[in-house]
Amino acid sequence: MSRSAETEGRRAGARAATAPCPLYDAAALRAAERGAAAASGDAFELMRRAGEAAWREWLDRWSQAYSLLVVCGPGNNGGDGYVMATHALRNGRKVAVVRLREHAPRGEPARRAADGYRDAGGATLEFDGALPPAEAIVDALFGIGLSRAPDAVAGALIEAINGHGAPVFALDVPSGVDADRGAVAGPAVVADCTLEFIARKRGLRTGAALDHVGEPVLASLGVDMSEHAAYPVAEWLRAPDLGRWLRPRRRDSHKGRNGRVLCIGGDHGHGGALVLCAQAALRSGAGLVDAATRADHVAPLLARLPEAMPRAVESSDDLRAALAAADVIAIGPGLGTQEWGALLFAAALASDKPLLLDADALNLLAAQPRALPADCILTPHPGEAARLLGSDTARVQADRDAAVRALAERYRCAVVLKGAGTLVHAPGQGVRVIGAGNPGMAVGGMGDVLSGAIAALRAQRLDAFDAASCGALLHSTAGDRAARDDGERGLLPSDLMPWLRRCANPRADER
Ligand SMILES: NC(=O)C1=CN([C@@H]2O[C@H](COP(=O)(O)OP(=O)(O)OC[C@H]3O[C@@H](n4cnc5c(N)ncnc54)[C@H](O)[C@@H]3O)[C@@H](O)[C@H]2O)[C@H](O)CC1
Ligand SMILES: [K+]
Repeated sequence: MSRSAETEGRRAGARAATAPCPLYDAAALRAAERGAAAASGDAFELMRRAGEAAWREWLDRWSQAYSLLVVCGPGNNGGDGYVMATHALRNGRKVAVVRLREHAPRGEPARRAADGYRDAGGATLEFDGALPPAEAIVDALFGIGLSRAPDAVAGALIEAINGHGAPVFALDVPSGVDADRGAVAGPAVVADCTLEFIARKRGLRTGAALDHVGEPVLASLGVDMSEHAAYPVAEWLRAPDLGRWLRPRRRDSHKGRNGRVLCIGGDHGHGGALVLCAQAALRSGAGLVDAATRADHVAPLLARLPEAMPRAVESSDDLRAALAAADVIAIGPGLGTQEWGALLFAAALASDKPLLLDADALNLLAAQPRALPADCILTPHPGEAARLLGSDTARVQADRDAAVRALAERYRCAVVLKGAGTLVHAPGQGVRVIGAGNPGMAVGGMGDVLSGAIAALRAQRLDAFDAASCGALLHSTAGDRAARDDGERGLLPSDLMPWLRRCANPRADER
């Protein structure tokens, strides 16, 4: 198989076709492995292909690395490592396999791979607490078979890998990361590149996993996952997927036709949140934006954002006209959970308009759970999600996929679970994973921008699940573009505004 066909991930990732990019869990990979083994009649064949793919990808990346350490575990992930080490040896590299004493290869394919490496003259060292010098390290300790947090001995080996200083190339999964959930329960390898075998894994694109994967690259090993179409458990969205929803404007567009968004929030001392929400809605294409807020925030808001239409509201009666005129309501930014906020929240829930609940609107909902009108959108961060589920943040983060599904089921609406690798889900739909965003976006006010962007897309006639998906992708893509030029540190929510507009017009952005 040609090199480019085998390591399609890197180039395809750059192009990021707008065809759906399915993500799978271990069950699908096991089924694919069984199928491929049955088809080839040799359980070792897939490991052989994996080892060869790893060696070719290695040459693509680190061909200048003469000496390499291959850390092999007891299972088939380790087997992949032995096959790759054999290729390196045969290509004149200085290679050493390192393993734990208790990690002798288990199972016929891994033993065959280890024997092949030994027969090629390969040396195997038992880990004694320190790793020898090398120009690069291959992590073949654990793959999708990880079933619990690495124990102390394996943990010491993982810490030695992370502390070695050489670049790390992880086979299939960075060891210690849960490939289905993205959770990291103990020591885990921090890789520069992770070569995923057969299919992209759901868990490697969300949560703590994103701190460990480095650059993900796919090696399909020639296995056709379409035969396992029942299995995709999620879809990975990247910047070019914006084109799926953001078509060039219709010529006869009239501001009224691009939707009218009502942003509600900005209690005393929190007026800025509403400005960010309203500005993001305008920059994401809403035709008209009303901003219902405290009277003393009207003048500053007008000064900052003359395109918005601020309305002083002190009671739910003051809100009536704006609720009637709105196509979509975004409530929560700076709303507070005092009487004022609670009154406006109740009035918004009583309207028959599509709702987006964010920030304090979510906290008010968590404090008094109730049924929500049809096709709402919730945009919790992990802490708000935990409150809404009666759980805690650590448990939400330990299985983000389960959390977003539980929230959508409980409130019967679309949910955006924010955080590294934002997840979007709605009842009866799959899970969409946002393949954009960066740590610089973990600052106050970014959520206000997200809620404005999603509300604007909802007002432009996307349904709740698509508006939530496209809005989250637009927001994270804008954050990446804003960070690309000037860095992540010091990134402000208002830095996203010009990028929301550029990214919301993909053709303009591609120029
Ligand atoms: N699935 C595929 O299509 C392919 C998989 N390949 C490679 O095989 C691994 C999966 O191999 P498996 O033997 O199932 O498990 P691992 O090698 O990932 O794990 C090793 C082994 O270790 C034990 N174990 C689990 N957790 C721990 C722990 N915390 N501490 C100690 N030991 C642990 C458990 O018994 C595991 O079985 C996959 O990732 C690919 O790299 C094929 O070669 C390519 C196709
Ligand atoms: K690994």
